[in-house]
Amino acid sequence: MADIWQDAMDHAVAIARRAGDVVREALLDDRMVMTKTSSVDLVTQTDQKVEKLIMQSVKDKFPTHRLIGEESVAAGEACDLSDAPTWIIDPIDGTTNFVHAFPFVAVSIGFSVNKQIEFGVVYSCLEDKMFTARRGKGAFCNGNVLQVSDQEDIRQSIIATEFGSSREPEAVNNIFSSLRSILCIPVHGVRTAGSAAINMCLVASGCVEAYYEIGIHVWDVAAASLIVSEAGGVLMDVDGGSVDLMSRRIVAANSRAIAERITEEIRSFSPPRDDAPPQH
Ligand SMILES: Nc1ncnc2c1ncn2[C@@H]1O[C@H](CO)[C@@H](O)[C@H]1OP(=O)(O)O
Ligand SMILES: [Mg+2]
Ligand SMILES: [Mg+2]
Repeated sequence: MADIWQDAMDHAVAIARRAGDVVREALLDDRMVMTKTSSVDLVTQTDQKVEKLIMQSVKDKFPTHRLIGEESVAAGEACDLSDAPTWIIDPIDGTTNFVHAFPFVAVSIGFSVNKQIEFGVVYSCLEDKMFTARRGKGAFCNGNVLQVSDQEDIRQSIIATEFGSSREPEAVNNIFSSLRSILCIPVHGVRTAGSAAINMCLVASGCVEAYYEIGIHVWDVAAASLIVSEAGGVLMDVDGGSVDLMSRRIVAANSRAIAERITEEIRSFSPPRDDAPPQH
């Protein structure tokens, strides 16, 4: 039977590649940096330009589809995930890396119907790695099948996470408290790639056993969540329940055993949800 979303997925791959060209070209220019929620939450004109490029191309080809994009939400658009076909876009995941030319920068495009991710595309543009997944059909990197690591002993694992974009001492203490507990399990190592989407693709590729973070947004993880699960991995809330992509909390792991072991060590908290009404 023909796949009704194949056209949309082909479009996502093509537009992610075009977006990647724009990102690579912009790396050669001066990168003017602006800030959003804090002095370390960065945005550039390239984030905005790439989001416009992706959104316009989706509107032209699929005019009935809905869109959620990081920079549009930052500009005041609502972040509501309905049952309608919805494209969930992070034009540059890893803007801090982009600003510093640290080579993990991704374009992330997820597509959801009935609140279920149907396909995910993460293009790591400086590595030229195109990660794709279609629900029920596996995950791939540049056409090669992805499979999570089979390591079930957390003591033999590498765990990825990020430090987030708050530098408030209490928030940083929370993050370091969880990180310390996990490091001292002990694990082989802890890594931060600087991009939530790429951290999750590293889980899908079997290079790290798990990634966890509190504070991510739906556009950081929508596409990569399917790439992880189609590579045989599991997704979980940081308290051990089912994952909720609007909750800003995630554990993505190669196995239930490692995901659950991580949830035992995380000092959890709940940032305002992505679909919370705006605060005035
Ligand atoms: N200073 C910072 N350090 C790390 N991640 C940051 C950050 N500011 C924003 N983020 C965002 O938070 C996500 C999870 O850490 C990252 O993928 C990144 O997405 P962004 O580049 O699209 O903003
Ligand atoms: Mg992001
Ligand atoms: Mg971004």
